[in-house]
Amino acid sequence: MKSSNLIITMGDPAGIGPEILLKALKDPIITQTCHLTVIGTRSLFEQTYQHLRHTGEVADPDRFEMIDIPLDRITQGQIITGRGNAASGAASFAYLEEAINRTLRGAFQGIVTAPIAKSCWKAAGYNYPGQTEVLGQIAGIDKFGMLFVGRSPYTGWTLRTLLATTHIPLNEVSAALNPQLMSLKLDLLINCLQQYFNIKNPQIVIAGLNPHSGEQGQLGREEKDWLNDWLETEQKQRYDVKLVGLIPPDTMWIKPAQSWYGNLNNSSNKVDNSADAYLALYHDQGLIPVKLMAFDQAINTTIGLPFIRTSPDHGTAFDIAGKGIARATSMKAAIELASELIYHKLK
Ligand SMILES: NC(=O)C1=CN([C@@H]2O[C@H](COP(=O)(O)OP(=O)(O)OC[C@H]3O[C@@H](n4cnc5c(N)ncnc54)[C@H](O)[C@@H]3O)[C@@H](O)[C@H]2O)C=CC1
Ligand SMILES: NCC(=O)COP(=O)(O)O
Repeated sequence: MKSSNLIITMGDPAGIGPEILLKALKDPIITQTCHLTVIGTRSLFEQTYQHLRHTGEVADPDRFEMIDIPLDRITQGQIITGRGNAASGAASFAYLEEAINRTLRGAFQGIVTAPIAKSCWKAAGYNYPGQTEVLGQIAGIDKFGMLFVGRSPYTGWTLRTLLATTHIPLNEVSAALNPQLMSLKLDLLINCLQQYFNIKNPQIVIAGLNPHSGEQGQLGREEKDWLNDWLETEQKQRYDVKLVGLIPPDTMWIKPAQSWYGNLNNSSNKVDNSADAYLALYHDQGLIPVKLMAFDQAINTTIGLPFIRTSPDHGTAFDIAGKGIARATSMKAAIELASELIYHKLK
């Protein structure tokens, strides 16, 4: 039985979005388990299909349901595989906007987004740091979070990393962090773990900001000035959750890496010492380890929205677009996770 009803956006048509989507839709495991509708420009999907059909790895666009967003002749002529620009940015924005509006009207339970390029959106006049913020804005939600989820192919362990701040310059991170923001992100994470992952008493590890978590203020003051107090207060108030931290950011990822790869010295290959989730304070603190361990397998999911949203963890990969070598693993995982989260939401 098809348990979930999802809409999938094409992403930036100059990137690998069309290719990974056609590859995912070729996989019967994906198409048999959920009801999928694609939103994008049919003629561009057909171009990708004709270009790659000899590989036998892509689905025929005539075989799946599609909401066609046609482009005028001039715009379509400006879309060049491998070169994102204002035209491809405008197209990818239109697909996302329409997908969100239809989902809010109740036509779908969740959205899976193929990658877009923020710079192409900007060139097209849409100045957003990412799809996450557009989803939040159109849905009318200001409390949302960017969570990355990856299941280890070696041990089956699941890595979950929430970012406290997302797409902001590094030199704005310290000013953006404060106790209110940290509590908001922690709330979102705990609710998500309890409601969607069925983890009633989660253990969550929280990173420090500075080298060695500030080394008593010698290498940075945020921990000493307020982060340690914030954590202590949170732990006192939350009886059902175990908070661990502030862990120095460089050592925080040792245990998750062991759980991801397995303990090479242990014949059972199983390591049980890792937490249910990790709260990283800024984009690269969380995503360098996620991508080192789980690149093009992990999933980016927006938590706090009134519907489910997932996306691959990678970007538009303009450098390989059109070459037929893009892997659809993260796109498939994004579709599977969206279905799982919908199942848990309905329970
Ligand atoms: N969810 C989204 O919409 C995301 C969008 N982006 C956007 O993507 C654009 C390009 O970003 P980059 O930093 O270059 O990251 P990227 O993830 O697009 O590419 C990084 C490297 O990984 C390779 N790669 C990526 N996905 C792959 C796949 N499925 N199979 C095989 N190889 C793959 C690329 O060829 C490249 O060498 C940026 O404009 C960024 O804003 C980046 C991350 C997520
Ligand atoms: N680095 C993660 C990323 O770029 C995802 O952004 P979004 O478009 O999903 O907001």
